[in-house]
Amino acid sequence: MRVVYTDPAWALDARGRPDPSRADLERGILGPEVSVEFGPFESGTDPGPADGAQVGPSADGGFVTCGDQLFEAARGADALVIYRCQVTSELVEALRPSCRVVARSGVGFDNLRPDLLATAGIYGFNVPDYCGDEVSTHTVALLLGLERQICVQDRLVRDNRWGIHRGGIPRRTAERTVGIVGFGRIGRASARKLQPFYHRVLAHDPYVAADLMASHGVAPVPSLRELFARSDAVVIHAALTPETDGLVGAAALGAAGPGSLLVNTARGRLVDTKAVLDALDTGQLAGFASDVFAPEDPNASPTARKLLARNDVIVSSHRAFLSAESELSLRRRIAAGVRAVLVDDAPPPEGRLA
Ligand SMILES: NC(=O)c1ccc[n+]([C@@H]2O[C@H](COP(=O)([O-])OP(=O)(O)OC[C@H]3O[C@@H](n4cnc5c(N)ncnc54)[C@H](O)[C@@H]3O)[C@@H](O)[C@H]2O)c1
Ligand SMILES: O=C(O)[C@H](O)COP(=O)(O)O
Repeated sequence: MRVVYTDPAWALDARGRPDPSRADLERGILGPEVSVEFGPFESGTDPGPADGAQVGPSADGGFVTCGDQLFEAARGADALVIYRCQVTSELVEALRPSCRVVARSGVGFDNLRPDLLATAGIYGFNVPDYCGDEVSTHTVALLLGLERQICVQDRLVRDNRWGIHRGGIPRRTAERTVGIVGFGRIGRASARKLQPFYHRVLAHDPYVAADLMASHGVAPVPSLRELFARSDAVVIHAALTPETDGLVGAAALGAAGPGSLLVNTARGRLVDTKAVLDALDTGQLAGFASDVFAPEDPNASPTARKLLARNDVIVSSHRAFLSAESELSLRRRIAAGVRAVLVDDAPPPEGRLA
């Protein structure tokens, strides 16, 4: 049996060179009946295609459409593990009839297309909560970085302008309210970490019961606009779905009080970048920090690139999930899920979506 991993990153050493021994972890879990093949079939994290066959970031938020190399590898594969490549009906056709499972190596499954997999009788699963600690810590770090204007001060000192102040006078976080959009696993972890810093924590999530939020010491807020109106800072942890695409735009930001802060570590497409730029210009937002953009690299978009020129913006490169521990957990759980289907003839033990 063959498992194809589209992302080569796990078979590369720390300097990005191929190191077949890195895949011993997967081989150990999957066992001798299963052969493991790594890409490169995705752009972004791989060293680049030998034949230039890959297609660059798609318009849909940074996931990549995969070229001929992947379709060739997919034919006859028993399992496919994807990272950022987009499942399409063409890819599902290439996977039929041999493939029994497609795994999304991560939490967000906005590129997995469970509907297409279910129709083809292929299991689909993701790995929930392998990085809740990392993403919530990253979120708090970005927010406190904005609150304390860390990056602005860092740049001023490096520019030999010690003691100079830029931007408004910071406010005392212990007297401020923070709002959470999306009260799932990571939203709850962030709430726990934000509570010691902030006076009040609010949350908006139409799919989570108010009493569950209350049991976490968080006040439920029924509408997104009300959340923005009542918060000094908002952090975004909602899943990307057709409903949440562009969720945080001019309407929500227009409800925010002047000088609000916004942090996104969920998915770039949840936020309308143009509306954020307008809100920064008018002062409605005093700061924006983001780990995620659409497309993934903000340098690739003329609108998102404008954010990079601003002192009131902090960015990171979709690394909120990363730690040695989260990576290991992700790899083990992906291999265990694939093994359950291929070797034990059972459904994936967690994260089943199709
Ligand atoms: N930056 C990173 O490295 C990184 C890593 C992991 C996850 N993520 C992203 O973080 C987000 C949260 O992940 P999670 O593990 O907490 O997922 P989760 O599924 O546990 O929680 C997502 C929450 O979003 C809520 N939601 C859905 N529609 C909503 C709406 N209209 N308004 C408000 N809330 C809504 C859901 O009810 C759910 O509670 C996802 O977007 C995921 O893709 C990013
Ligand atoms: O997408 C990524 O870069 C990381 O693997 C995290 O994925 P996730 O955000 O879906 O967990």
